[in-house]
Amino acid sequence: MDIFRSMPTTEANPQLPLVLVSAVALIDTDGRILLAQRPAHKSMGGLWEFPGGKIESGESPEAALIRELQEELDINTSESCLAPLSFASHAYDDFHLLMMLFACRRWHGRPRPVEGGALKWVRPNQLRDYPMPPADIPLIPVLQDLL
Ligand SMILES: Nc1nc2c([nH]c(=O)n2[C@@H]2O[C@H](COP(=O)(O)OP(=O)(O)OP(=O)(O)O)[C@@H](O)[C@H]2O)c(=O)[nH]1
Ligand SMILES: [Mg+2]
Repeated sequence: MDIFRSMPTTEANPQLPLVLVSAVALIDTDGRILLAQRPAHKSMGGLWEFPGGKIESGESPEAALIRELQEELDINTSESCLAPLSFASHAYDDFHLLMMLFACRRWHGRPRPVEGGALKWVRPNQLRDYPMPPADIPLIPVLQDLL
């Protein structure tokens, strides 16, 4: 008997393409986290997110994140400074997001918003004051526990 057939479900539509993303909680010496406001012209523009982006074919999650941090924030870090922290799995209307979240406390350079938008160092207990994409909401308590 298929016991799952009659159960209400919030499961993702298996036909949605899976989009793999690497993102980072950049943590400063005061325990604040860097949030980036998505540029207005992008999907979910204006929302606050963890810097990062899509993993390209043939790229490791760490290599993708190191590249994205150079492109988006003009900072450099290395694989040894990236610690796996958590992940987000969320069905958007047209794709299913699987986003790996790394923690990083060591980098070179001062983050600047290369692609526009704003940057903000935020205390863990103030993360909820910044509207974030729905996929990110379950990551907030993970960060609050960590810091
Ligand atoms: N970077 C990032 N993307 C997120 C977060 N939460 C979330 O739902 N996403 C979604 O993940 C997807 C990929 O992220 P992205 O737009 O940063 O990808 P990207 O840097 O490669 O940009 P591009 O595709 O314009 O070149 C987007 O649909 C974005 O909305 C988050 O916290 N950080
Ligand atoms: Mg991005």
